[in-house]
Amino acid sequence: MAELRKVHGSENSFFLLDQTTLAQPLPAAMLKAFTQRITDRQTGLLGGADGVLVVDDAPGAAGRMTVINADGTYAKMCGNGLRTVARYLGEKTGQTQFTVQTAEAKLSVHREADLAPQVPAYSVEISPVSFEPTALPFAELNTTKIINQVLPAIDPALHFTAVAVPNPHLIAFVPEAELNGTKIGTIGQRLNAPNPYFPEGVNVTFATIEAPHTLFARTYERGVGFTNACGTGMAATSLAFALTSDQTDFDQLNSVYNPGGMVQTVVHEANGTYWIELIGNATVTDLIDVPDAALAAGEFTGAQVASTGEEAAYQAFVKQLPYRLVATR
Ligand SMILES: N[C@H](CCC[C@H](N)C(=O)O)C(=O)O
Repeated sequence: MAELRKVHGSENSFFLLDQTTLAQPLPAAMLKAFTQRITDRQTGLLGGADGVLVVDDAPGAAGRMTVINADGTYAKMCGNGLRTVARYLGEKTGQTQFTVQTAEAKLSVHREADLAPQVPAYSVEISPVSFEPTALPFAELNTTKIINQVLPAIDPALHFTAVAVPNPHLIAFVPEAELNGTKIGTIGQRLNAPNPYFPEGVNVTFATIEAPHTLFARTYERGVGFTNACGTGMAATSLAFALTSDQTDFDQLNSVYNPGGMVQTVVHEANGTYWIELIGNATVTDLIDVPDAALAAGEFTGAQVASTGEEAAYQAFVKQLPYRLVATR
C-alpha cells in the first residue's frame, strides 16, 4: 500500500506523495495523469485539491519537493506546499531545521511554535527572487522591469509588480471593492491562456493594504484557478509591499490574511538580493493508503482514508483570528 496524505497550508490543499516509499517512482506522465485525476474537484479524492506535492530523495537535503498543479503543469515552487513538505520530512527525519531541494534551490525550513493546539507551523525560505523578464517570463510589455507600473496592455489603471520567486507572480494593490470583483479572474484567465505577455502563464494576486504590516491577498493561480491562498503569491506581494509602500519595511513581520486564514512574512534584502520568510500552518487533514497496483495505474481506487482531526483545530484557529475579511475564492 502506498501512503499519501492530504495536507494544506492556509487551506491551499495538496496530496503529498513520498515516492521513496514506493517500490519504484512513478514515471512523469503517470504522475501528471494521477494529479489531474486525484485533484479533480468533482471526481477526485476527498473533494480534490489544488495540486500534488511529490517528495523524493535529494543529495545534501532532507528531500526534494516537486510541485504539480491540478491541471498537470509543473511549478518551480509552492510556498504553502513547502511548509507541509517540511513538516513531513521533519517528522520523518526527526529534524526541526534543514533544507529541502526545490526546482531552483535548496531552501531552508524550520519548525515554528504551534499556532494553536494541533496547528503545527513552519517557516520556509522563498527564493531565488528575480525581476528579470527572462525569469518569469514576460514579454511585449515595453519594459524590462515591472515594479508598481501601469501595463496598458493588461489594464488601463492598475499598478502592477511582476516578480519570480522563482515561480511567476503579477501583483496589484487594489481597493477593497476590487478585491472581490471580477477583474482578477478576467486577468488571471486571460494571462493563463495563450497570450504574448506571460507566455508560460502567471499567478495573479490582488491585495489590499489593511493596516501597517497587514495585507489581505486573493490569488488566481496558474494551473489551478482561484485558491484559498497562494504562499509564493503572499510572499511576492509582501516584497512588493516593502518596495512600494511606507507601511512596512524589510526585516519587519507582516500578517497576510487570505480566504483560507493567515500567514506571516518577513522580507529580507542583502546587496540587492531578496528572499522572503513565509511562516504559517502545515496541516495534515487525512492519511491515505492507496493499493500499489492502483497507484501504479495512476489511480486511487481502493484508497483507505483516515481523518487526523486536525482540520477542526485549524478552523478553531482561524475563527479566533483578530479579524478576517472573507473574500470569495
Ligand atoms: N500555481 C503555482 C504553483 C503553486 C503555488 C502556490 N500554491 C503556493 O503556495 O505558492 C504556479 O504554477 O506557479
